[in-house]
Parts: sequence; structure tokens; C-alpha cells
Amino acid sequence: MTNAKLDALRGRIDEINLLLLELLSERAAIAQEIGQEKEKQGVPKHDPIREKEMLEALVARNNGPFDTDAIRHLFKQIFQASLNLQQNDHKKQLLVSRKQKKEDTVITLGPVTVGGTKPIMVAGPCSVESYEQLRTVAASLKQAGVHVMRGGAFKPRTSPYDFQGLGIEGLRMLKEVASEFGLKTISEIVDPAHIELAGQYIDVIQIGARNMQNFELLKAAGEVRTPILLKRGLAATIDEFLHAAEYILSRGNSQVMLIERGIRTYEKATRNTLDISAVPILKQESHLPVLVDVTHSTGRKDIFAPCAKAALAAGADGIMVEVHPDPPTALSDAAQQLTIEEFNRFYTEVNKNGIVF
Ligand SMILES: C=C(O[C@@H]1C=C(C(=O)O)C=C[C@H]1O)C(=O)O
Repeated sequence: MTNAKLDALRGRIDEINLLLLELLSERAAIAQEIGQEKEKQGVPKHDPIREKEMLEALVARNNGPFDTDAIRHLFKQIFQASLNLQQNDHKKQLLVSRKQKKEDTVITLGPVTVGGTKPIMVAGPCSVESYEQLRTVAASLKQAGVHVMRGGAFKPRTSPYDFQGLGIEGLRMLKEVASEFGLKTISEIVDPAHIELAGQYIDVIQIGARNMQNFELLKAAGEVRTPILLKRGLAATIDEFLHAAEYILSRGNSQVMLIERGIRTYEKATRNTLDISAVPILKQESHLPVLVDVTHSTGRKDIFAPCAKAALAAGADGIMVEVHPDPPTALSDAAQQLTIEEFNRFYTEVNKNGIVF
């Protein structure tokens, strides 16, 4: 083939490329409009029956030189790209999305803010056990300069024979001790019926990893105005995590904080695998504050501090860690709670130059 002939043919291909591009773009814009219509009607974006019908029609009209498989493959790619567009458009419309709200959501908890100028430290026992236990922890948190105390009253445990928590009585104890020491509180709620009541006792309602997709609980959490700390599920993708938060925002409660707590992988060196990359991704995709639970993600006291520092370096708005006056006697998570002395060392190391509230 002479160069002139080759150039001419390639020139035609260039022209056809441009025509295809124009047609593909026009097609894509129509697919986006269809996506908007589906959004309004609340129907799924993916329509495999429609795709099958189009493929059959195209294959029937195909006279070569591409064979049937090639035609199917090419058009499936086009359908997939259109579907991706529709799904991305949907994501941009989520209330949790940064595309909807550019500014960071800032949640005020007494003297501190979450998602504001400085990251916060949340610490406290795994479970509320006694007044004495709570007072000892509260006093040491106060002394260290920590403002928010956690403590579980409802404990969703793997085994039904393990300590299930003190329930409402535990919330009452938490409130009493926290007000003695001027601390704000976080505790997990597991029953939609307790969500409203919880607001009388605690400052932040935690929805635990096992309940991340308990949609009735999420809906109930959306009906109140108490801030919510939503934990990432044990095997939840970032997309599922954000959609779980969307349930709460969609019902009107915009005071939502996300917390990465490790995901299930094959790795056995840690209790779960701390997904540090989730922090910058969540911060990019969403305006909600993002915290990291170093206790449950790693389950290893010896690496809490470096993991907390890594989380802060990745942009986390806070760290959560468990502390107990006497971990070996703790009624839950005995192995991974810090003693008060260990907590003080941890906090000093993480809070170098006073970077944390
Ligand atoms: C555009 C639509 O949405 C999706 C994309 C399709 C396409 O690109 O043709 C077809 C079906 C759907 O999976 C549609 O439903 O028509």
C-alpha cells in the first residue's frame, strides 16, 4: 500500500472516529436524560431486558464484517458506559455527596467541633459497667483534655452468652458521670424504638458496624436531630457505607459522622484490616466528618498510636479508642482496651503539638 493510499484511508477513519464520537456523545446525553427520568420514577438504572432487545435487533441487522460476538461486545461496552454515567449522576445527587454540598459538615459537641479546625479524640470503655469504672475513666479523660467519652450500654455481641450491656440504665449512668465531669457522650443504640429516648441521655448516637444496613434503625436515626456516629459495616464497601449515611440524611438529620473501623480481609495479624484509604476517599466524596476507630480496626494496642497518626495524616477528623481502668476484668473487649496509663501515653504521642481536641 502506498503511503498516499494509507494516508487517505486513515484520513477517512479519522473522520469516522469524529462522527462516532459525536454520535456516542449524543447517545450518552440521551442516556443521561433517561437516567433522570428513571430517578424521578424510582426505577432501577440497569435495564437488562432493554439491552437484550437492542442487542438482538443489532445482531439481526449486522451484515459484517464484524461477527456477532464482536458486535455484541462493542455495544455492551456502550451500554455499560451509559449505565455508568447514569449511576454517577445518581451519586452526585446524594445528600452525602460533596457535589451537593462543598463545605465540610461541622458538628458541635459542647466546646469542640467535629469536622472543623482540629481532629477530636473520643475515648472511653467498651461497655458501661459501673459508676466507679466510669468515674475513673472520666476523670482521666478530663485531666488529659479529652472532651468526648464513649461507653456502650447496648452491646451487640457475637455470642448471645456474652455480656449484653446495661441497657437504658447504662445510658443513665453515662449521662450522670459525664455531666459531673463536663464531658460529651457517645453510645450505641440498636433498637429503632430507643432512638428518640437516647437523645435524653447521650450527645451522639452510635450506629454500630453490625447495624450499618439496619435500614429501619437508619430511618429512625434520620428522624431525630441528635448527631449520629455511623460505623462502617464489617464487609461494607465505601459506596454501601455512604448510602447507609444517605438513609439518615434523607430523613432530615444532617448531623452524621462516619467512622472507619476496619474491614474483614484474609489478614490475621490484626483483628480487622484498617482501611486507611477509606479516609481520603470518604473526605473527597462526602462532606461528612470521618473518624477512625483504632481499637476495633486493629485490635492491637501496640499499633494504636502509629495507626492513629496515619489516620490523622490521611485527613481523619477524629480518633476513637477504648480505655478501661482495669482491662483484664472488663466485661467486653478485655484484650484491646488501654489502661489509663497506656491511654495517657497514647494520647501524648498522638497529640504532639496539641493537634487534637
Ligand atoms: C439508557 C438506558 O439505561 C441503561 C443503558 C442502556 C443503553 O445505553 O442503551 C440501556 C439500558 C439500561 O441498562 C435505558 O434504559 O434506555
